[in-house]
Amino acid sequence: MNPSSTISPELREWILATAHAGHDPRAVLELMRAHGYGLHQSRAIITEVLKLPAATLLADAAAPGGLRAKHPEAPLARAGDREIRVALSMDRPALRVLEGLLTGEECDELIALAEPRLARALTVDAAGKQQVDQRRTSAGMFFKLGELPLVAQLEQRIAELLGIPVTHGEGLQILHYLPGQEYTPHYDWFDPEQPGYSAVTALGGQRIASVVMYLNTPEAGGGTAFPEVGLTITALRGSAVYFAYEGGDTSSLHAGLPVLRGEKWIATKWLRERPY
Ligand SMILES: O=C(O)CCC(=O)C(=O)O
Ligand SMILES: [Fe+2]
Repeated sequence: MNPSSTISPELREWILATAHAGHDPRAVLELMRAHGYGLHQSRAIITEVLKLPAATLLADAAAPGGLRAKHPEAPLARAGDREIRVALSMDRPALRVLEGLLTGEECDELIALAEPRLARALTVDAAGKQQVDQRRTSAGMFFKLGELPLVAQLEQRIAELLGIPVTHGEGLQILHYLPGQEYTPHYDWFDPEQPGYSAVTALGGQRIASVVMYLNTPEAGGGTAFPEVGLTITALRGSAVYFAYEGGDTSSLHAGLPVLRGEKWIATKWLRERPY
């Protein structure tokens, strides 16, 4: 949406007057929400009218007391037993490419442990129910938190890297894609305007960040695309893409591109603002 084309002069004037009366942008947002405007729409309109940086109303939007991840800093980030190369950094979405997050052997071991347990991957619908979904054609499985020594070690590594306790993580998900399979563009955070929102966030609150780890290198295709910013991360065995989206950053829209040749294996870790 281009907000400038849809803001009525009355609304523009009301926002300016409310802000000049001493209400901070977050209070203006709450007032707009109370009058029935959508969250994303309100954010876009307020940042436009008040000439604020687009991220202003995202930064502090997490629930009070909710944790935020610390973005790994280039060139090298230490995580427990490993030194990880931060090969690319982006501000919006907050994103890092992490080389060497896993060893090749760890990748192989995760694939071998997951393979016998694969089932068609599901998505969560608007009402909070799990469902088979044409947008997500891969097969997958979840490990329970700390289920195996390797899983626990990886969870500890991610926790140290991002400054988020292991308890804030959902169980590690493994996904397997064959040629033609993909995950179409989506957000990993839950939309507060969807009816199932309170159900999916009752435990752990909102998701705040994702780590997608590549367990193999597909022969062709299968990268992770961020269409809002025109970025595609190459799926390379042992490396990962980390991205954060506190407050529902719409620039974090992303997709698992279709595998063209070979196969693709990933492990995904989703982090919550509170213990999960
Ligand atoms: O397959 C990918 O590259 C992305 C996976 C993804 O977006 C997810 O698991 O939430
Ligand atoms: Fe995703």
